[in-house]
Amino acid sequence: MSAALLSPDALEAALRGIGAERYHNLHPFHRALHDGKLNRGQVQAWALNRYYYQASIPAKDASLLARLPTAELRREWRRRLEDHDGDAPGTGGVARWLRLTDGLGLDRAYVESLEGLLPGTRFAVEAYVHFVRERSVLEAIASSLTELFSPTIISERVSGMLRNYDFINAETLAYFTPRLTQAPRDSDFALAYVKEHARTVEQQQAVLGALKFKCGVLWSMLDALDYAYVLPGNIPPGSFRPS
Ligand SMILES: O=C(O)c1cc(C(=O)O)c2c(n1)C(=O)C(=O)c1cc(C(=O)O)[nH]c1-2
Repeated sequence: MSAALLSPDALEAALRGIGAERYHNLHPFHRALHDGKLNRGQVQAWALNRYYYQASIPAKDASLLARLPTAELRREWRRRLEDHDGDAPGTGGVARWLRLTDGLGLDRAYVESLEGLLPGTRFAVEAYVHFVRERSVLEAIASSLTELFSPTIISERVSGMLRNYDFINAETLAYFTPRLTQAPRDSDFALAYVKEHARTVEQQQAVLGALKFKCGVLWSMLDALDYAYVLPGNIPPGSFRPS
């Protein structure tokens, strides 16, 4: 069946429907993380692997920034780089993520070296960076729209982890506090852009496909963690081993 042209609001509803069905808040590893079902080593593995996602976000945003056609768009997108990289050493989201891995007792140089990453994490994150580099600007912007759904998962994560783990405190989870205002600001802009610029059936299908792809990136990162750190005996050679 061929797809119909959607009104901007119907396109938004279809995008939100993809999130409701596919966002990583529905993944069993995410549920286990929040519900206090993981041990410290498993939470360390999550933070160490997720570091690569955080550290790659500004690189993907820089490659998109370079392709944006107007100063207005570039100014908007530039803020994302500032949010993640900060404006001085030790500031910004990536530095705050390292405070989380510090708080969990991981060696900073080891985390930053990426040596302990799961292969599945590496492939998923690199697929996202390549997607943004290679696809149209419209698809690249649409692929950031998972952030529409992140404030809910972040609130659940922070309250669940604080309640359930004695090795976690508000200081170690400080990464997430600014995201609660940054993510809605960023995703409101991206959503308005997509609603305005996806005008043909092909463009609308490409936008929906980009969001499905991105949900798959986040889902497969959790699949990799679940397989390696929940089922016994499955940690790949060379990947992080909790002590
Ligand atoms: O905690 C989360 O579950 C979560 C999800 C996402 C997301 O949905 O992509 C991002 C973040 N956090 C995040 O912290 C972040 O900086 C971020 C940037 C982006 C993006 O695609 O540009 N997604 C996300």
